[in-house]
Amino acid sequence: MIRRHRATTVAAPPRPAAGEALRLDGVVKKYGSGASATVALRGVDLALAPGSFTAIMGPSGSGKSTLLHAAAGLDSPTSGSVRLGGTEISGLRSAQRTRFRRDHVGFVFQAYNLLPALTVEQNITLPLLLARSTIDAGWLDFLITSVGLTELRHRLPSALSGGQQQRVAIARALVTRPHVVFADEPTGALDSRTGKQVLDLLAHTTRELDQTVVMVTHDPVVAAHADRVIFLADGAFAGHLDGATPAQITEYLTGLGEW
Ligand SMILES: Nc1ncnc2c1ncn2[C@@H]1O[C@H](COP(=O)(O)OP(=O)(O)OP(=O)(O)O)[C@@H](O)[C@H]1O
Repeated sequence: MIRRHRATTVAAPPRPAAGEALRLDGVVKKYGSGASATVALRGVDLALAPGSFTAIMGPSGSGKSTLLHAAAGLDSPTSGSVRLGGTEISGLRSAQRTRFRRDHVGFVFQAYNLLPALTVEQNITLPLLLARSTIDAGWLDFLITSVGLTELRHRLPSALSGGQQQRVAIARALVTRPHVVFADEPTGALDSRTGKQVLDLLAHTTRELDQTVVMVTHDPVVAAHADRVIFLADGAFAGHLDGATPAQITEYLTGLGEW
């Protein structure tokens, strides 16, 4: 798992072995019941290799957020299977799912969600404290250096730019060596130059740390940073593009309808 980890002096906490980082089989999500029921996902299948960087796109209401929530264990599907790092999570009870998520899933949101009273370093190590895991100082130093925050590690979030705050959020998402990092519009609040730096950092984590990243975005320029773009339409898989340009992604989306 860490064979491409170039800082050989750093012992990154191992991620449990997994053939597939994420696998969805026949995932259905229905909201409500009877005549007013909405079927947000209609049997979605998906398999992601460790170290892959995937963007999820589709018209508004196509089920992107629902898919992210089901895949990350934030919500359970109505039927179907979700396996994260080889563990079936769709059958877990809520408290077990919460524990699994805390220990094995990373999140990056548009709004950063840092704790204002904690320093950069304290924000990054918070998931380890919550999981009652020990902090590997070498791994922490490596992460902080990787995201370019060495000089800022003792600052509070209020003394950071938006891009720097998102770097903290990325390091925090990576610190437990999760099976998958889920990013929801991670550059939505950033200007395009800073956004590109954040996307380059996410891509870097997939290559250098074998980290699997799944990102939901509305922006074809953002999605073009991923290795693969998966399209949803009306709650169903609607195709994919590998190594696509923003123009190719835009053309594909336009073919799916309003977005
Ligand atoms: N809590 C809910 N209760 C009822 N219906 C819901 C709920 N959440 C989502 N839906 C419906 O499920 C469908 C998919 O919604 P979802 O938010 O996953 O789409 P999306 O692709 O993320 O949309 P957007 O791009 O606009 O954020 C929509 O028809 C939506 O109205």
